Amino acid sequence: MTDAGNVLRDIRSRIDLLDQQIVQLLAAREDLVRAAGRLKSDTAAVRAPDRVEQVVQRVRGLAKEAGASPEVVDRIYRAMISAFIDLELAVHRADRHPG
Ligand SMILES: C=C(O[C@@H]1C=C(C(=O)O)C=C[C@H]1O)C(=O)O
Repeated sequence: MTDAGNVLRDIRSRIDLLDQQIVQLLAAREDLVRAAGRLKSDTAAVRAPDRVEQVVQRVRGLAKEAGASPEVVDRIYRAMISAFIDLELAVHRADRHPG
């Protein structure tokens, strides 16, 4: 394999390791999102747009401190939270209408 091919393979195996850690953190985050969903009284509370903005602004600041792109982190968080809201809405619905 070429030097570039070897370097790319090494980079990808390091990305795979990071993905393993990221997915573990996502699992822990999902548990907390599910717990939050069970405490909420209606779908507006599940969506909590003010809290979404607070989270996104905070992680943009963390991204700057860490040398990451705030725009990329912003987009990742908005996509991630959108998926968690869908999950939380399903949990909320199941709690209100069991069976
Ligand atoms: C977990 C919550 O519910 C939703 C999910 C959020 C998240 O994933 O960070 C934030 C706000 C809500 O849209 C919450 O209200 O804190």
